Amino acid sequence: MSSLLEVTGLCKDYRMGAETVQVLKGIDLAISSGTTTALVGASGAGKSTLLHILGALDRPSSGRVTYKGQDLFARSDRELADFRSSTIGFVFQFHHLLPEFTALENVMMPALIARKERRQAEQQARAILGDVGLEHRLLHRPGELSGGEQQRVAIARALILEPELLLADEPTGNLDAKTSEAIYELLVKIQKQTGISMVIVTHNERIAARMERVVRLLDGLILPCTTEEV
Ligand SMILES: Nc1ncnc2c1ncn2[C@@H]1O[C@H](COP(=O)(O)OP(=O)(O)OP(=O)(O)O)[C@@H](O)[C@H]1O
Repeated sequence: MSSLLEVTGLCKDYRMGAETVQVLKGIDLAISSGTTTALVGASGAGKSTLLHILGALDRPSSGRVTYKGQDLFARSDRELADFRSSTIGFVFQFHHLLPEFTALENVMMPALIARKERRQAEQQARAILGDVGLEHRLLHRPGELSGGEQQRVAIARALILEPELLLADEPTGNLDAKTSEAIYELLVKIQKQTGISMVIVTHNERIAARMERVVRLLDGLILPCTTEEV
């Protein structure tokens, strides 16, 4: 299996006045194409920080990240923004849907921003909303949807540009256990159908165990009990 992402000696520090907080302390990690990875660890371990760097939302303080063999952070901010929108789908705990737009419009939005033709964007959005089981909720606004439905819309929105990599940060953090299970089942189904690569931050060990690989972070480092690549 070829490596999609390779992380070597990754460190991230934050300056807090006179103090420097070391959040990531030398991460080495390879993520293969078409695999699912759970990123677990205690609160404050650095999971979100690592996920944000994998998704080129933030730059490392030192170390290297390559995507398909190319140095990610040798690119300008503009190039990174293009890379993100063409390659990566993001799902966050709080879905950040636009409240005044319908489910359909929210899902179409990234395609319209990417200057896709409106009719084609709508067709694709309808199809993806169908895939996530929301064909009967197309015209509902986020406030008229349940938490689980809102997160399905957010997943559909993350997928509309057909990203190669889906990064999710506690995507079911504010949902009940049953709804969370259903969302993860959906993510696993999407992965099998599309072959997309997924990295998901979760606190839920049961859910983590459903991923092909579990990477454990402790205090800015990867624990050796992390499961190896298959
Ligand atoms: N912008 C920032 N400035 C300063 N410190 C930060 C910043 N972002 C994160 N940190 C610190 O880095 C550490 C790791 O944060 P991060 O959000 O990556 O942890 P996490 O493992 O995702 O935690 P949680 O499970 O609680 O979301 C925390 O101690 C946090 O306070």
